Amino acid sequence: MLVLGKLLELTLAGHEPSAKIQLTPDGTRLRWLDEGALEVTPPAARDNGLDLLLSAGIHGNETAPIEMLDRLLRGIARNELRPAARILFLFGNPEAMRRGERFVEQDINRLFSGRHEQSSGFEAIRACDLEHLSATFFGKETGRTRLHYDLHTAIRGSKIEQFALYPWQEGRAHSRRELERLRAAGIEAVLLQNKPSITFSAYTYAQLGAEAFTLELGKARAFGQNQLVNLDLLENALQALIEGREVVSGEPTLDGLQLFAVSREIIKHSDSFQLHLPADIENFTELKPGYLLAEDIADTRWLVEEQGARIIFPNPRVKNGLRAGILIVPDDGASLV
Ligand SMILES: O=C(O)CCC(=O)N[C@@H](CCC(=O)O)C(=O)O
Ligand SMILES: [Zn+2]
Repeated sequence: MLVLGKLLELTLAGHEPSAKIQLTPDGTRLRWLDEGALEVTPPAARDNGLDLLLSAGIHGNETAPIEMLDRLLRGIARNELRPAARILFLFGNPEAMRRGERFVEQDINRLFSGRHEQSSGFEAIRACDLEHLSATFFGKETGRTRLHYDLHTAIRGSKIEQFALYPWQEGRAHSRRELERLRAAGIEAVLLQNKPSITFSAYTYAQLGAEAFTLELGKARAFGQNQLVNLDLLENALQALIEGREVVSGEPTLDGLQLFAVSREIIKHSDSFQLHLPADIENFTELKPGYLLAEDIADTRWLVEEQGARIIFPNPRVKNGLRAGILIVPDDGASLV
């Protein structure tokens, strides 16, 4: 197999390949750009106009999607998968991947959309590099389709195993068509954001005009221990997307897809922050109105008021100033276009 198809192996070994460009027998070009970054270009005659950014390892211990991207890239390098799309494969935080940790100094997924400029350290530098790699990949050309899936797994178990977070931008509506595509790929729920964010998918959505999603695909486990994370539907959907075989027929349907909106983000303001939830609580657990969810400095109290509220990503260990959980509520999808 072509050496560049082993991007994951090269990345984990911290090895820069001597040959930066390789061609598969059918003329697909693989180009190594940087640590954990590789561009795939189909032969011009097969290019269908889709620019597809696939990222994983933004959190280094979320290995199931990293392994899936490795399988897809190896399939391309072996000439088994024949791309019609341009693709950028990115492993977000190589050093955290090598250590098997979410991050080393700070969460890289809180450093996008310019946040890295107010910070320092290699995760800030890497966030800046990832922005440049993505911006260069999508380029200035109009008339092409831009799509980004940033693939993650969650710290805790979840009542809804596979779900997406859809970023927000002023004046831009969320797309039913994209949600239908996600539904077909096994995604069971989508959280529609309603304010700007500093995550990677929020950057490519708002700054680069891509359709972009964070996908949560199960519980985070170490390399080689992902037997319980079933990515078959998503992997098949991505293979079809890469090869331009995707066929979505008839009227878009969202049947079976649960939609949620953000009601409130719980922000940890101080070291006095206390989250009143069991340590093993699952994502999407319902919380009744009147429940005292959290307390913080200066008698701040987070009381549940919303009907049908659920909690996702509760985490009292985040740094002060960051999100320690999201309260979400069911959404009827009326704003989708
Ligand atoms: O399980 C958790 O608590 C966090 C899982 C995770 O890493 N989620 C992403 C979501 C990104 C987004 O809001 O689009 C994150 O927190 O970075
Ligand atoms: Zn993550």
